[in-house]
Amino acid sequence: MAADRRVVLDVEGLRMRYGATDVLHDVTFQAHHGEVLALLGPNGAGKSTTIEILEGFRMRSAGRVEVLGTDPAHGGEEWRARLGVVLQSWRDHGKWRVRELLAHLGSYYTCYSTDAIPRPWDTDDLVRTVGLAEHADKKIRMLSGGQRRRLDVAIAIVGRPEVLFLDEPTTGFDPEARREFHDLVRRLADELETTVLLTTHDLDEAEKLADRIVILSQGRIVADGTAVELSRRIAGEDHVRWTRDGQRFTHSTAESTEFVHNLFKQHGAEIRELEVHRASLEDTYMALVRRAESGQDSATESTWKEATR
Ligand SMILES: Nc1ncnc2c1ncn2[C@@H]1O[C@H](COP(=O)(O)OP(=O)(O)OP(=O)(O)O)[C@@H](O)[C@H]1O
Repeated sequence: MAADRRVVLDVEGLRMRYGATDVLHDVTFQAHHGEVLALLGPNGAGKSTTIEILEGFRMRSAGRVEVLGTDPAHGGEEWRARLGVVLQSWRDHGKWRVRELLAHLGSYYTCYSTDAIPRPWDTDDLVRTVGLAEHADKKIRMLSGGQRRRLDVAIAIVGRPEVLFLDEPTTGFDPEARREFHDLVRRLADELETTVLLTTHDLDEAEKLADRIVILSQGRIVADGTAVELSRRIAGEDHVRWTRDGQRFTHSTAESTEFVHNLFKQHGAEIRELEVHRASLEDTYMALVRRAESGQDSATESTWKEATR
C-alpha cells in the first residue's frame, strides 16, 4: 500500500431506498490512496448499489459520499476521467479490433494527461499488460469470454485511473487468467498507487488481493479490517503444529508469532515440520454473515470496531 494516506473514497452514513425498501443503511467506510478494498457480502447485500453510487451512476437517498474529493452526484468529465469503470457498452463494437478500440478510447484521455499521470496508457504496453498481445489484431466478436473480460479490464484502465472500480471482475476467468489478473491489480495498487474497490464472491481472491475487507450483509456493514484482523477477532485462535524428536505436537493460541518465537528459543533446530493455521476468511465470513442474518448481531461497523479494539 502507498505511503500517502490520503482518503480517496469517503462514505459516511450512506442510505439507499428503492421504493419503500431500504437496501443500504448507514454505510460508512473509507479507502486510502493505493489501497485495495474488497467489498464482500451475500447476493442482494448492496455491493453493486454501493459501487454504482460511488461511480456516479446511481443517486443515493442520503449520506455523504466523496470520490477523489468530489461528490459523485456532481462529478464532471475531468473527475470521471480519473476513474476506471468496467462497462459493457463496447460490446456493440464487435467489428473493431482490440488494438484499434483501445487506441480510440485512449484518445479521449489525452486532454486529461498530467506530468504525474501521462494519459492514455500506451496501447501496445496495455495489451501486453492484460495478456491480450496475441489477440491485439483480432476483431472483438472473435474473442473468447475470458478474453473479452480482459478487454473489459483494459478499457477500464486505458485512461490510467486513480480509482478503479471492479464489480466481480474475474467471473468467467480460467485459473491462469485469474492469477494474471490478480498480479495486475496488485501491480496497479503497488506501482501506480491506484486505489481499487472490488466486489467478489471469491473469498480467496479477496484474501489475496485486498489490503482491507468490508463485509456487507442486508445493507449494513458487519466487518471492516484486514483479512488477518477479521479472522483473528472472530475465530479467535490459530493452530500451531510441529514435531520434535519424532513426536507430533499441537497448540492453539491467539498469539502464534510469539508462541513460535518462544518455541524456537526453547528448542531451536529440534523443531521440525512447523505449521501455523489461521482461520480462513471463509470461516470468518460465514460466521459474520450468519450472525447478521440471524438477527443476533446488532453488529454495525461501530460495534465491530469496538470489539476489535
Ligand atoms: N433498480 C432497483 N430497483 C429496486 N431494487 C433494486 C434495484 N437494484 C437493486 N435492487 C435491490 O437492492 C438490493 C441490493 O442489490 P445489489 O445489486 O446492490 O446487491 P449485491 O450485493 O450487488 O448482490 P449480488 O451479489 O447478487 O450482485 C437487492 O435486494 C436488490 O433486489
